[in-house]
Amino acid sequence: METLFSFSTVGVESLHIPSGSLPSGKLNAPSWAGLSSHRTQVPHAFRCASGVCTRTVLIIDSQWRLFLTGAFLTEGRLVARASERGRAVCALTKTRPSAVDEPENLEKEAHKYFDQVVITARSGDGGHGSVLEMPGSTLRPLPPKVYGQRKRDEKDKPAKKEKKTGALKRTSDGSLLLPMGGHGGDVILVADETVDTLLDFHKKKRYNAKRGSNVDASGPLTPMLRDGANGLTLRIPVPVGTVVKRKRGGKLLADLARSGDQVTVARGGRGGISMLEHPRNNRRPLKNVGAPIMTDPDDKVLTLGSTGEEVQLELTLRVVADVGLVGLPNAGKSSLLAAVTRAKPEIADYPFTTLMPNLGRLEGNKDTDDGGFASGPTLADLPGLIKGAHLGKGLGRMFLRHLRRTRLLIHVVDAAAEDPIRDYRVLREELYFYNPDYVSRPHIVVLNKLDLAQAQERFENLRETISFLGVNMESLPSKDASNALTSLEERENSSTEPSEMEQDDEAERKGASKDDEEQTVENFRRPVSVVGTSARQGLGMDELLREIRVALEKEDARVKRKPKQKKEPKPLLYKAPQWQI
Ligand SMILES: Nc1nc2c(ncn2[C@@H]2O[C@H](COP(=O)(O)OP(=O)(O)OP(=O)(O)O)[C@@H](O)[C@H]2O)c(=O)[nH]1
Repeated sequence: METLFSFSTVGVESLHIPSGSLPSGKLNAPSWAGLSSHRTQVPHAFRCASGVCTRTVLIIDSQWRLFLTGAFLTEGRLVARASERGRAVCALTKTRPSAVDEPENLEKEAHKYFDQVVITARSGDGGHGSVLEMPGSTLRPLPPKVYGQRKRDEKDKPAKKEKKTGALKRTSDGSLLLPMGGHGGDVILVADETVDTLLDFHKKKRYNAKRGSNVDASGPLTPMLRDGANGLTLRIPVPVGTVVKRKRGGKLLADLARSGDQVTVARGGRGGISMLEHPRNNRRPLKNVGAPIMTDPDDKVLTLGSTGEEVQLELTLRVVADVGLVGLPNAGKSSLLAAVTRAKPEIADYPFTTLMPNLGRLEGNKDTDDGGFASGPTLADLPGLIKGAHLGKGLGRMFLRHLRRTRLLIHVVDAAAEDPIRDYRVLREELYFYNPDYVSRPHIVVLNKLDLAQAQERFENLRETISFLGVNMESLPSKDASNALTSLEERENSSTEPSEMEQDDEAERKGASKDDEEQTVENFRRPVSVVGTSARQGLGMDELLREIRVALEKEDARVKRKPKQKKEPKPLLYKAPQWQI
């Protein structure tokens, strides 16, 4: 077991990394984790007990660089050693060889993501009804009857004045309306533009809606009696692009792709109904009263409100962007995003600087108030891909699913790298193995770092080679081209949203089948264009923007041309309540 470095934890609440244990600049701590610098003591953000990191987790890439993040993905392993004077000494140990060099060692890893969370939501219980008396009746037992006596007594006594209480509430058919307990509050998830992360759900995982109020009365039924108040609906804001599934069975409930989209995930319990109790000397079957009363041997149970439902939900955030920037680590994706949009992603000369997708917007219609920045297409810069990403290597699968909603992909290739063509192939193959649909989408190849002499020399050759690598969709007979794009078309024309999403999920879970392993870049779609840029010096940006716009317009036109299948109306599924009245 090779020990790379060690550090000590003080108690279980803080982590101190001794100075010199890590080269400067190699520790990347996202601001949301509450970590500012690797040289400072880090309070509350890190827990390490018995070698298990319970809150902030380490990501170690193949080059032994350490990152603190909320994701649960490791290539190395952190183990706790014997404690000295109350201090647990932890060591980072290498557990398996790097996946980049030895692809045959690739195997599936368990992983969880910071943009995926399981929460529990519970709707409110219904409020209880009440057992009421018929107005003007007494429930006290009558005195024993003495014939002749009672009539005489009644004659002597002055007639009792009956309190005027007004008419009792009745339904249109004349039945008595009895007060009901309030309904429990529903739980609704709403896509909200002001929320941009699922991080808060990692801190609070349980959401309960309020219960309905009881019918707060007993005694005779009067027109003054009111229904119990309904429990307030609990509206939980989630980021736009959140996919909501049931934890058990994985049933897709909703894809909240637009701001304001909402889904009711748990319905509140129904309020309990009230019962009428009749004077003993005047018992009639309850059903004759005509009130909505459920008859049951145990009447009182039926005045209780029904309980709310509890559901476990899996929330997954999928970035909503028109264009996805993909490339190997350090290719210059974040620099490119910063050069063409107003986004300010972190840029540094070590891989995996980007741990969460960064979003930026291209300039759109300049006539709008914001100078066009709200109407243009959105670009998402995703963390770097490495070989084996589709199996979860590096930050792999963690972000590949964010490409799902993109209409255009930009492949950023470092033209000054050792072998840019090999990098491009790796990129295409990783996309294909993750979801074969990704390589049938239109894509632009950006050969970056053209300010470097080495890149400039190769540029023309690289452009030539990459431009012709793959199947030319335009030259195919229209039938073949449409076959090649079936998965994309099917997605667009699918009549029901859930099954379409489920199909995509299935495709991503399985990836390309084993039989398809022979597939290479030559069989995938050819780039729509190859552009040379220098993100650092701002070279080639106009050409790139032009190409993006043209490609998006073409894609929009293609989708519009395709006649959409008519959606069949869903059958009305209404089930009448099964009560006996
Ligand atoms: N010379 C030169 N360097 C560049 C250019 N674009 C980016 N770089 C440098 O390349 C390094 C990586 O840039 P990033 O933009 O962080 O690369 P990335 O692809 O987002 O990296 P990851 O976040 O690891 O995926 C930085 O040091 C940049 O300054 C360029 O056009 N020319």
